[in-house]
Amino acid sequence: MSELKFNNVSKRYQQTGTIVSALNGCTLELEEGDFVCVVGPSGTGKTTLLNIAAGFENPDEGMVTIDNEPITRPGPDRAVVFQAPNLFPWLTAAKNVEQGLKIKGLVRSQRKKMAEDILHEVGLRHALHKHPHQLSGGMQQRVGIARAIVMQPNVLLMDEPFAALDPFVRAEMQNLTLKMWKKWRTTTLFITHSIDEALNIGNKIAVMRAGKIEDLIKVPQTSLADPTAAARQSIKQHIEGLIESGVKHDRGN
Ligand SMILES: Nc1ncnc2c1ncn2[C@@H]1O[C@H](COP(=O)(O)OP(=O)(O)OP(=O)(O)O)[C@@H](O)[C@H]1O
Repeated sequence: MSELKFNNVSKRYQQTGTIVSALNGCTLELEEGDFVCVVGPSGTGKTTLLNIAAGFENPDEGMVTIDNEPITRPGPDRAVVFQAPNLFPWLTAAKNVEQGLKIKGLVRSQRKKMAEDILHEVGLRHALHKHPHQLSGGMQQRVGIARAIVMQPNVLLMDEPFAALDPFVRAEMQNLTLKMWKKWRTTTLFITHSIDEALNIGNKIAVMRAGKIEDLIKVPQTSLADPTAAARQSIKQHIEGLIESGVKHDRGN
């Protein structure tokens, strides 16, 4: 478990002659063991935030740190799960999970045991030796999550990992993610377009608007049990209000 901090981060991109400000003095703190879901309108900088935490991009201004160490490049302390699981098609599920462990230098017997254990944990006991094309989208994403978690990262970065899944599978994956987080308490940054998804799995929700975090809301754990609970409904309305007013503001209404 680690702290992940974004301190006044700005990032601009050049787009056919104009400068686009993706992040605009963005500050966000994930405490050890936090599961922070980031929601916000399209194009508001959510993926840019995650890419900088992953070390795929560097900020123009400000700093991102893990346990006060600046992030400048990708590293083994972070694992990323994308919308597309991007498995190696020629390798079995177990071998896909073993790849990162191989790079870490673990011997074959250790890698095999760890890959099998984690695949059991994500409900893929029966699919260890199957190739990606023999797995459903949800199963492939389970392998993607297993591959990330087996590395025991200090920080897990998830960019809309369930957006391509049907609602039933998506709910299953949310439950699985929650189960894994309760077990390992890995500090997690999770991007989603769905406020309901954020309410289902986050212990905090960061609302992003125009390249900044507008609000960081604690989610009471009781809200999970009942989707109609008043606390959950009022948080949802608050977030919808923030997003709606931001969209109007950005349109100049
Ligand atoms: N590599 C890039 N080159 C140029 N512009 C970029 C690049 N990456 C992001 N942008 C721009 O930065 C802004 C923020 O993009 P970003 O993908 O971070 O937003 P987002 O909130 O994740 O959007 P979405 O919800 O649609 O995925 C957008 O205007 C986008 O076009």
